[in-house]
Amino acid sequence: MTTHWMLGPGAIGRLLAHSLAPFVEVAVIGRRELPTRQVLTTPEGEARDQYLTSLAAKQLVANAPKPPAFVHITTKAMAAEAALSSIASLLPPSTPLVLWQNGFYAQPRITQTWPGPVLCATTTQGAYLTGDDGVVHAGRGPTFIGDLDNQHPGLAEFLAALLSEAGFPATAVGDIRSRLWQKLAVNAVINPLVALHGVRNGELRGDAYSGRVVAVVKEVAAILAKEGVVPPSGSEGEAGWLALVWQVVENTANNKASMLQDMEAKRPTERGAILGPLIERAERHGLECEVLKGLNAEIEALENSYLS
Ligand SMILES: NC(=O)C1=CN([C@@H]2O[C@H](COP(=O)(O)OP(=O)(O)OC[C@H]3O[C@@H](n4cnc5c(N)ncnc54)[C@H](OP(=O)(O)O)[C@@H]3O)[C@@H](O)[C@H]2O)C=CC1
Ligand SMILES: CC(C)(CO)C(=O)C(=O)O
Repeated sequence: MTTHWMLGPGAIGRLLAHSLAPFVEVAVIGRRELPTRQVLTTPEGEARDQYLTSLAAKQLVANAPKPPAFVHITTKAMAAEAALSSIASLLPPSTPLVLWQNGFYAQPRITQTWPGPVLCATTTQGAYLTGDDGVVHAGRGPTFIGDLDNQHPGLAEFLAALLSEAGFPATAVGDIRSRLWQKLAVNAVINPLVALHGVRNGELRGDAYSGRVVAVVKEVAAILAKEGVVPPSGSEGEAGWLALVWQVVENTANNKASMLQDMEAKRPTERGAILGPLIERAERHGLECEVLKGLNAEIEALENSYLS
């Protein structure tokens, strides 16, 4: 039986582990061990118990287990490289990695440095934790998988088929780079604004915030045009990005976005993986991005106030 390790036993890692456990051997690996009896609450509210192997990375390294077939890195973006380093000595260099992070920070860095295949996944599944032994699957949505250089289409197909069989619908794609940037664009507009103002996504439609949405979209659209990334469908350019953002705001009107949840829980946010790559690309192309820089600085200041 193939073995899948989920490195980062958070919401997405545990949701994946619950889904795959009936089909393959799974282990969730974290900085500490979790209870083996884990509960998944489905979107319909049904609670399902499952025993999952949970290991601390240190314990794993000491035991030198049989190498896995896949390692899914399911930490937040800024923690992915440190997590990988903590178990890298156990992995044959050809081990396929699957990166589940939002943003575009961990993906290019790990793709450049890891000798084996690196797949990236972007998912609209929604999940959150209820403690050390519980995860709520809040909403279903599609997942897309591919690698940044389109070198491993067969591996992406294989994994997408396995996930789909496990009730986690996934499709292998040849344009994961664009899809990651498209999701990043939406996250860059919605997440900072709702996090800074402490509001649910739908409130961005009101007069108090809609002008700020338009101002962020303007900068994001200019940067992505230089990067050759277009909106997924419909109209092009700034109008296309704005239409996409309003559509997501509408579809997720009642959501408390992940960056707001991180701030409320006094955790580091993913601003470095979402705003960071946009600001870096803007500077590379000689574009102004004062609005994005301002949002980044405001979030950084707030983070510093609760993290230091
Ligand atoms: N949740 C969701 O609905 C969605 C999430 N995503 C993306 O998926 C990624 C993961 O998000 P999510 O699951 O919500 O995040 P969580 O915060 O729930 O989980 C992250 C996990 O990583 C663990 N971790 C941190 N550092 C290490 C390390 N060095 N070694 C091992 N484990 C570590 C944390 O454990 P510890 O307790 O030790 O901190 C935690 O269990 C993010 O990039 C997010 O943007 C994408 C779509 C939807
Ligand atoms: C699309 C959005 C903003 C939905 O809440 C999201 O992905 C997040 O919360 O990070």
